[in-house]
Amino acid sequence: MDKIRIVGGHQLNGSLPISGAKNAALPLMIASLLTDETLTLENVPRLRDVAQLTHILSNHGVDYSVNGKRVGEDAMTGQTVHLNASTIVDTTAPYELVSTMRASFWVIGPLLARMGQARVSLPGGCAIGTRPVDFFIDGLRALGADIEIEGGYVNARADKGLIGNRVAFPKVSVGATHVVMMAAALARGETVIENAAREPEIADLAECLIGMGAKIEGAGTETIHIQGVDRLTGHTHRVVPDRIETGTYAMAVAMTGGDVMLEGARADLLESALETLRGTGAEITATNSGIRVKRNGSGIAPVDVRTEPFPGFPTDLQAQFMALMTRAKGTSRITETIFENRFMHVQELARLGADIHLDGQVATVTGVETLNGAPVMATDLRASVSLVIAGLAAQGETTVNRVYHLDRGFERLEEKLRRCGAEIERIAAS
Ligand SMILES: CC(=O)N[C@H]1[C@@H](OP(=O)(O)OP(=O)(O)OC[C@H]2O[C@@H](n3ccc(=O)[nH]c3=O)[C@H](O)[C@@H]2O)O[C@H](CO)[C@@H](O)[C@@H]1O
Ligand SMILES: C=C(OP(=O)(O)O)C(=O)O
Repeated sequence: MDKIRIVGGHQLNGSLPISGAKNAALPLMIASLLTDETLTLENVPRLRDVAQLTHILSNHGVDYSVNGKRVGEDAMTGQTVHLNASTIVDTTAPYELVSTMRASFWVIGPLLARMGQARVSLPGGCAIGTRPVDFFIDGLRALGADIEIEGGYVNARADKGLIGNRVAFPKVSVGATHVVMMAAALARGETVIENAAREPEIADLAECLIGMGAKIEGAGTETIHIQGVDRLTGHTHRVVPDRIETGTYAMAVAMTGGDVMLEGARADLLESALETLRGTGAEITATNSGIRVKRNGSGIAPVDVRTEPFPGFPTDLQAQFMALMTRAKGTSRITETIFENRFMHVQELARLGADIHLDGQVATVTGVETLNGAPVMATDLRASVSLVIAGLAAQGETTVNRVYHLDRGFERLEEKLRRCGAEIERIAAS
């Protein structure tokens, strides 16, 4: 497997482009299953998860092309994708395809709404907690689906179609909100989702669904009203910029020092993280073309952080922020409230010399003067990139193994960072 080699100690300066959001592109691509007309998505990032989802959608019969050209299985060479699900040939999403990526489970909503049946393997994804699917099942049952779980598969049927209802989630769930919203778009009557996720990717999906003819109000707030329609149509939609990629590079600049323009980034998508970064001493300026992040010679101030559903500090930036705090001038407390097992980076950051004490869901990070390069490995996407951030500031050489995870969610990471002066390269597996 490829590795990333970093020689730390270089400031980041210049500009780098922010890609379309992985976590918006995935549900948007899945929404193509709701219509027999073509859904065109612009600004889709070239990522392993996106490529994997094309396999899953192809298996259901979705015709997929990039920039107008039919592409081979592994080619993600363009940014505008056309998805056409005029004929759904299979309503089963098999284990082999679903087990590597959590979001692939979400096909259950559109398949059930349009075809009246779906058989979907229980999902995989980042190993950051147990990640059950009970909210999905309860939500779809509320819309009238018969669901049973057997042999690792969720078998769902709605022979007479789905019927709108009230769905109140016991806890905020991004995925369950996406799925119930997509299913309800083609249900009969009105659905009201209460305690809905407010993440920007929900509003982005809703905007696209509305463009396809759905009747949705309140996406982006905690109550979403959906009036079901008989059919949805084709549409062209541009994927929202990736707020997690934005926050990641902002933290990298805060870590190394320097001055970088994050082109195309939108500050309104990550206010809480940017405010936290300001607290550490970074200068953040939102402009029409992006977000400028700057830190000069001043040290990094410690800031306590608690992950929360949007608009709070995102769990997907927790690992990166912890990497930054390893060099703060003082002690910070980082509390993870979303996933019960999202601290796998702690042990790896310690290899670089970080001083972190874990107590349940709270990590206490005492900043050290220097980190020292070392071989490291992470078992999930954001943990992997936290090691890249630490490596950029560490003395000497850091090798990040299992780059597979980074490729799931960061488009051209080495290229973007190299453009800003980082000494970073990919070492291809021999
Ligand atoms: C592809 C994608 O967009 N992934 C994001 C999505 O994941 P994902 O949609 O999987 O995360 P959820 O918002 O559903 O998870 C939030 C919490 O709810 C729990 N839960 C969820 C569903 C359920 O049926 N039962 C249940 O108990 C989860 O275990 C977790 O503790 O939101 C997470 C939280 O912002 C992010 O970290 C992920 O990057
Ligand atoms: C946890 C993540 O992804 P997934 O939900 O696909 O595992 C992530 O994007 O950080």
